[in-house]
This record gives sequence, structure tokens and C-alpha cells, in this order.
Amino acid sequence: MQDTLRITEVFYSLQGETRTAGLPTVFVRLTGCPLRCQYCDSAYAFTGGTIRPLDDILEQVAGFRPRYVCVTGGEPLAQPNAIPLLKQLCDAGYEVSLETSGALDISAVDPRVSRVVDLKTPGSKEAHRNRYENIELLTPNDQVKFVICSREDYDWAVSKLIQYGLDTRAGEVLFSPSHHDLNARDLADWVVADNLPVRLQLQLHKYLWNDEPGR
Ligand SMILES: C[S@@+](CC[C@H](N)C(=O)[O-])C[C@H]1O[C@@H](n2cnc3c(N)ncnc32)[C@H](O)[C@@H]1O
Ligand SMILES: Nc1nc2[nH]cc(C(=O)O)c2c(=O)[nH]1
Ligand code: SF4
Ligand SMILES: [Mg+2]
Repeated sequence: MQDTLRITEVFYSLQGETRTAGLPTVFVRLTGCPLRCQYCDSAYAFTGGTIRPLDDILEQVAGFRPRYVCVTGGEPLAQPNAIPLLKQLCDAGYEVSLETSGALDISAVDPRVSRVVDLKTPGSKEAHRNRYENIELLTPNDQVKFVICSREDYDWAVSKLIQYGLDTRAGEVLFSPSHHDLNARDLADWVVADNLPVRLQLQLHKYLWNDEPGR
């Protein structure tokens, strides 16, 4: 039996987030997630999808001839075969990133992958799922993200930034406003006022294409 994964979509777009924002990227969106963040913009990936052999997914990715590949979901690490998928994407020569909720163990992910680890804020309603052991595993090739819903979430994120020295562990600390919950301008003003060592990230794809799936 060949390794398979349940996949919602594979598409080519501009990376809307993280340190490669703006660069053409293939997205592989895995189906299913054990969390239910109140703001989730990808709830259409909770169910459905198609079970596909790994080779078939790799072949579709190769057809786009990309430099960057982003594995997202849903929660990719909820499927054990996400680990061989990530390794084989690296072996194929792509620059690979993984978007993960931070609720599951990231230790088995190929070190060539840039792990984008969310620390779920209280405003997500899933902060109790954070696996803080992941923080010790972060390297300069990784990125930590806070999706911020309110001033209270911002203060919480700043306290975690300081408590764990996140800017010295990960290559990037990203502060992203929760779309529809928080004005990007307010978050920008707070980051400047506090002189934080973080990058404000806006979801570029929502400005370009609103909230359409597959973009
Ligand atoms: C849809 S999730 C999939 C990967 C993984 N489950 C996770 O949460 O990181 C991809 C990224 O989108 C972020 N996201 C989801 N909904 C959002 C929203 N309404 N505003 C800003 N970011 C959002 C998540 O926090 C996460 O960083
Ligand atoms: N363009 C684009 N960039 C993205 N970066 C992360 C995404 C995600 O849903 O994880 C995403 C997405 O859905 N679209
Ligand atoms: S963990 Fe990611 S995919 Fe799951 S509900 Fe939260 S934002 Fe959505
Ligand atoms: Mg998205």
C-alpha cells in the first residue's frame, strides 16, 4: 500500500504570509484539524478532501515548477504522512514551509523545512492546546506566529515573546491581526510604540483576492 494523504486542494498563488510573503508558492492544503479557532479562515478544510497517493501529490506540485512550497491545512501534522511529504518535497529541491497550529509535536519535521508555528492566543479560544515543548525545538530557520484578536491578545503575545525570548530562538516572530477582529493599523501602532522585535504580517491574499478558497 502506497502512503496517502487526505488533501483539500493544491494551488499556485502568491504567498500571503510569513517571511516569503509576495513570492509565488505552491500550496498543499491537508484536510482535517483537531482545533476550532474562532477566526479560522480555512474551515472548508475541516472535512471532505480526497485521499491521494504521495507520488500523485508530488507530481502535481512539480507541474507548477515552483521554488517555494507551503504545506498547510487544516492541521498538516494531524496526518502522520505529512512527515514523509515534507521530506520528499525537500528532497525534490523546493524551499518548503509548514503552517502548523503548535498543538502537535513538531520534532519529526525535516530540519530543512521552515516551521511556521502558531502560538494560539486566548482570542482564538484554543490557547489551551498550545504545546509549549515545541518552543525549545525552534531554530533560526523557523518562524513563530501570533494571530491577534484584541489588545488583550497583543499584551499576552508580548508577554510570551519576552518570557521565551522568541526573537532569539526563531528567525522571525510574526504578529498578524485576526482578519475581521482587529484593525491592522492598531496593531501596527502598538508594535511601533513598544519598539518590538517582530514583523507585522498582513494576509496579502485577502487584500488581493478577498477570501476566495484556492488563492
Ligand atoms: C488556516 S491555518 C492552517 C495551518 C494550521 N492549522 C495553523 O493554524 O497554523 C494557517 C494560518 O492562518 C491563520 N489564520 C486563520 N484564520 C485567520 C484569520 N481570520 N486571520 C488571520 N490569520 C488567520 C492561522 O492562525 C494560521 O497561522
Ligand atoms: N495566498 C495564500 N497564502 C497563504 N499563506 C498561508 C495560507 C494558509 O491558508 O495557510 C495561505 C493561503 O491560503 N493563501
Ligand atoms: S488550527 Fe489552523 S486550521 Fe485548525 S481551526 Fe485553527 S486556524 Fe483553522
Ligand atoms: Mg489561508
